[in-house]
Amino acid sequence: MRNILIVDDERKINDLLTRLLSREGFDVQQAFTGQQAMKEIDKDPAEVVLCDVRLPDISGVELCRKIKEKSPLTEVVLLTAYGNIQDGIQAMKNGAFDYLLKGDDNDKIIPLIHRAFEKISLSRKLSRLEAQMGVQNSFDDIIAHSPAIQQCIAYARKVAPTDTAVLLNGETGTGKEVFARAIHQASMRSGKSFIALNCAAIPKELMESELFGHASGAFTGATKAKKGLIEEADQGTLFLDEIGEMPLEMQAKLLRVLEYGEYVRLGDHRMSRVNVRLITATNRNLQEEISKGRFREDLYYRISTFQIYLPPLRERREDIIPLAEHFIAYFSGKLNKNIKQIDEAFLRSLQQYTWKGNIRELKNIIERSIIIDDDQVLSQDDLPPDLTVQINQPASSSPLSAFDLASAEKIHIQKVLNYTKGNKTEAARLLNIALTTLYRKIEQYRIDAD
Ligand SMILES: Nc1ncnc2c1ncn2[C@@H]1O[C@H](COP(=O)(O)OP(=O)(O)OP(=O)(O)O)[C@@H](O)[C@H]1O
Repeated sequence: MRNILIVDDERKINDLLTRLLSREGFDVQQAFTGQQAMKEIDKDPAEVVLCDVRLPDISGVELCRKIKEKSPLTEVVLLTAYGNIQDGIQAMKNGAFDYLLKGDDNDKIIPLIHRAFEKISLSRKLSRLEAQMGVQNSFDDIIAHSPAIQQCIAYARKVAPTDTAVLLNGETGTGKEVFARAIHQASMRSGKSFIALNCAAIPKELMESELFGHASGAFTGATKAKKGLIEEADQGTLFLDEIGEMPLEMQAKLLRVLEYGEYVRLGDHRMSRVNVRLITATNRNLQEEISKGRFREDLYYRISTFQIYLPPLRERREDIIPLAEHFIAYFSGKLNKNIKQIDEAFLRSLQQYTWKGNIRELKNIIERSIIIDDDQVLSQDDLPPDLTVQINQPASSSPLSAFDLASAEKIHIQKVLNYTKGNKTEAARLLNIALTTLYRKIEQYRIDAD
């Protein structure tokens, strides 16, 4: 049943609204103070909260912010006193669904509450569709068994409800966009747009009009005015991936948006205003980019107030198998395959591989394995040959065991080089291998050859 929490300290009004909404078939709870309301939300968050602005212990506008912080999917409708539109405006900024004027708007209450529920049901449908498509949006969807990534989630949950800029650092495929979406989802802006732009994927000449939009006639072919992504993200979150790739002139314009909420469309002369929360991501070292003059220091300080580093998969191996199992379940469903068993050796190979492309690479390899498989058992044969070759080869940096062949080869080469006093041509002749092969092995085994 659809549930509503009514928060009003005036018992008469609270009871009246309760009767009105119960008659409409809603399950209604009552609270008379902000504190009581928060207790109810902690216990079992209502889907909609109808809340008076003037409460004895807190303003409804502030309570709205706290409710959205705790339960971003709850919709809050504020009841403001006549003539106090300012409260209503601030409430909307704090994430309220809408506001009503007490007394005047009585006939608007029921239709508005129905609209709030419609929005909730649409958001749920969207989340279900996104889940079917494999889009991860919330912190609960992030597979995190390693302490390292759990720590990242804890930090991200803390910063999510604030409006602070977040910089996500990490190699490609480590889940930066997944984190950006989850932060947006857990923020007060969750009901508004999340707009993502990969600065590396768009030609530099097009980036300005893409981000800031353009006026009609701004350049050849610009027959109509076009909204930029920044405008699409107004009141919501803008996620700029690979921010290190943004050209310097654009960085200056972005800084202006962050400092003053202002920008100018390409070819326009009017200033436009916007309110976005910025999340950025990079796999570059931005400090180094600053020292090379490729990134503005002032922008760096503005975007990096709160940084989160997502470690590569090879440094959090506890996550490999749970992620693999998650992707196996997902692709089995999507590709209509009935995988009944996963071989130990298959999982062991995944566990040992270096995963330069991180989670994205793991996801792709699982998809490929499920396509290739034709006996409902995922085995090593279903893995790409280069993956099995890599794990069967001793990694040059890994310590060699005293008994394996590679170890014997390393020791033998070292002995011959000692004998030739470092003369590599002579050593290659004695070893009966090409000089280039000797150089490769010296590097592979990190042999001291001088
Ligand atoms: N913890 C996770 N649990 C489940 N799936 C994940 C997780 N992290 C990442 N993924 C999946 O891995 C893929 C890569 O993630 P994402 O695009 O967020 O990485 P990225 O760091 O933003 O990569 P890039 O820097 O190349 O843009 C996506 O398909 C995403 O759904």
